[in-house]
Amino acid sequence: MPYPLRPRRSMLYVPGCNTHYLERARTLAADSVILDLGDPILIDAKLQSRDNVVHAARQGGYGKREVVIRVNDLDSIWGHDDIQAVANVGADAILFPNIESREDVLRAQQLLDDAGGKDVPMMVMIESPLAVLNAKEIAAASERVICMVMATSDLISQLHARVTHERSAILTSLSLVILAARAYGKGVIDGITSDFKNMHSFEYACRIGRDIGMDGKSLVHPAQIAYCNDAYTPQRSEVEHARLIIKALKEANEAGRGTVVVNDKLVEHHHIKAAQRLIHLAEAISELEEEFI
Ligand SMILES: CC(C)(COP(=O)(O)OP(=O)(O)OC[C@H]1O[C@@H](n2cnc3c(N)ncnc32)[C@H](O)[C@@H]1OP(=O)(O)O)[C@@H](O)C(=O)NCCC(=O)NCCSC(=O)C[C@H](O)C(=O)O
Ligand SMILES: [Mg+2]
Repeated sequence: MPYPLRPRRSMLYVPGCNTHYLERARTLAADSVILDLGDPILIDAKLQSRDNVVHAARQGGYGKREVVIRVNDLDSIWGHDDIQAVANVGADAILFPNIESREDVLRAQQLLDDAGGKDVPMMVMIESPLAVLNAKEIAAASERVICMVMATSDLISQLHARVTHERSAILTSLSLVILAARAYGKGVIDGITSDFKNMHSFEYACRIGRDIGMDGKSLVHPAQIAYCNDAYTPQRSEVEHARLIIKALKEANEAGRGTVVVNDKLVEHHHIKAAQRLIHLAEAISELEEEFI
């Protein structure tokens, strides 16, 4: 199933228990909003949150932002009823937590189908060492899975690792999931930075994620959005360079040459695909940002 290239520079978690946040998210410059029924919601607030999220999604008003609903764990007492409730409320995707295997993907998909959500795309959360090791089979399990979302806080806890500025403890895990996502044509989103008031650390985390191949980052607070969007937006000079190398290689090919040198760098055919993707992404971002003005 071919999905269009969609900007997911910033994916903001919006706890479903807070109706002010659900409303506020309609005005924020996040590419995606994750209306959340999952872990951060207290047990006593689970049912009210479900009602709030169903109401907010049906009501709409999120414009071109991607609306994703995170349901509870399928083995929890809320998981199945969450899926029943949200399968047909107009969300762009349902995010399933704690997916660790191909079987988990197929089970989530079956539940979504049974709830009448046969056409609804799925996203999966990669939260554990087992999930990272099984990233390939998770990515390959279904065309319905459009995006893999890292839950790095859980992962770091389970690795008995530490949160550091350099993120060294999780770089291997991030890269393994990126490899799986790219091999099977999925989006892939970096985990949160809990230290949400430390913008220096946050910006650095964004740039590491971007440089190793992430499409964007999940966020917990609106103040993180602008930094994240900036890190993941192709710079004007990069777009100009992309256009330049496409033109230069086309002309070289017409002159019977397979490669060309632009700004002292060798340009080959594979650079063109990457350049075309970058241009499409920049265009899609411009279109989305009209919404944010
Ligand atoms: C962290 C927060 C509790 C802070 O909230 P608050 O004290 O309200 O912040 P501010 O007063 O600075 O907020 C400024 C305005 O922005 C609105 N706001 C704040 N957060 C959100 C949000 N997430 N979505 C929408 N709007 C938001 C405030 O209402 C203020 O608006 P206004 O009054 O009109 O000016 C809070 O940010 C928060 O709860 N964040 C989400 C935390 C969360 O959901 N965490 C769990 C998801 S992450 C996860 O699951 C990790 C994963 O499992 C892993 O393992 O990695
Ligand atoms: Mg978690």
